[in-house]
Amino acid sequence: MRSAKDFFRPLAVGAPAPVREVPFRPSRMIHFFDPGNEKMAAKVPSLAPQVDVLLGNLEDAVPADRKEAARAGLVKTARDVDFGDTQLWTRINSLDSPWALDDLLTLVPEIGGKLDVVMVPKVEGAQDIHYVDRLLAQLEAKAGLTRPILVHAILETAAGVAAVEEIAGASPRMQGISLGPADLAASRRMKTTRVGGGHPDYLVRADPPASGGGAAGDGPRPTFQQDLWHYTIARMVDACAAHGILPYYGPFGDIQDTTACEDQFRNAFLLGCVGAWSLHPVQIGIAKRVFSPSPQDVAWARRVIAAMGDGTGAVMIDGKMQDDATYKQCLVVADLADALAARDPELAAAYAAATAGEEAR
Ligand SMILES: CCC(=O)SCCNC(=O)CCNC(=O)[C@H](O)C(C)(C)COP(=O)(O)OP(=O)(O)OC[C@H]1O[C@@H](n2cnc3c(N)ncnc32)[C@H](O)[C@@H]1OP(=O)(O)O
Ligand SMILES: O=CC(=O)O
Ligand SMILES: [Mg+2]
Repeated sequence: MRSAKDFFRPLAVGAPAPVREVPFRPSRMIHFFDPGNEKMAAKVPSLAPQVDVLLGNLEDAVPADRKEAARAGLVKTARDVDFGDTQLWTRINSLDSPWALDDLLTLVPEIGGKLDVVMVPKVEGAQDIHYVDRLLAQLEAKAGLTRPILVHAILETAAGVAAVEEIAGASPRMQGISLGPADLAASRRMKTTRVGGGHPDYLVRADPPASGGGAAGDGPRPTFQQDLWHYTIARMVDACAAHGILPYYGPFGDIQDTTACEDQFRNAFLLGCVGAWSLHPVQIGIAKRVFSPSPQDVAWARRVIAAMGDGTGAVMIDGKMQDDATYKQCLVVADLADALAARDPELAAAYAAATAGEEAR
């Protein structure tokens, strides 16, 4: 392990200084596209203003015989498209694949100045982040980059979950972590065949109704579906928060089931995630809606903050006690709203209108 004194030292002579804090840039949806798929790549210029992050995917979902085409497509897209304020990320191939090294050796010199974040799949421990960290530093130095490329890990192996805290704190480059429910299910030998979301068989059942003498009777016993991902998302959120990096829900594979997608995204939002992946254009609007706090919540948060003055003590608002802790919760909501409003004029107007309504009450 690096000494605390060395943690922020560049890992190669001439590499840019590591960031001391992960910059918070809206990333409600990380929109995946296959840069080697001409139809998808053609949509990137019109998608750029609609999404917070565009991710050129080189790993799973890109056929093995199209890996080079995807890499070349990403270089072309990065050069040709004006992304404005939208971030450009890539997901490289996994570190045990024949393509990962060439992904980095090509992308950093060719388009390193445009790449904000490299997503690393199937991370098993801090050693994987250390490998990418040093390699990026060498390549950045060689390419003369002045801004460090950040790293995002996918939590999708049992070993990775067991080591999630050390992964989150492995490098100042760590920007965030996404849950990868599909590979994680396989790695854990879960008996599911879906990409994220719930499963109707993962349930608890109510006790049998008592019969006259107190023994179990024969009446109906309602069942309640449980959340397969609660434990992992909560653990990931804690690891990320403890290390000042950002947690995300990953993919939801049932593209047509927009309702269940929205539910999955909202659970992740409420638990602390800042965004999710969109795999298809139909999921972009869902993520935008879910990962932006509602105007009502923002108006309420601003009201509590105003009433709490310096943020200490206790006040009553509409019958509810507010104190230092609720003030901090409200700051989370209001600060997120401010960051999103700065990027999204429609949202800014909705927040302003709701706040004015709350103040007029
Ligand atoms: C599970 C673990 C993981 O690793 S998840 C991450 C890896 N998977 C991915 O990145 C999948 C990305 N998405 C896709 O490949 C496609 O959306 C899939 C799911 C195959 C559906 O494609 P398709 O059958 O063409 O859908 P569609 O006919 O409804 O498409 C309508 C038009 O939209 C386009 N489109 C589709 N997806 C995207 C996308 N992600 N980004 C940009 N454009 C997309 C289609 O090409 C289609 O275009 P057009 O109207 O024919 O010109
Ligand atoms: O890469 C994502 C996953 O769910 O696997
Ligand atoms: Mg995966």
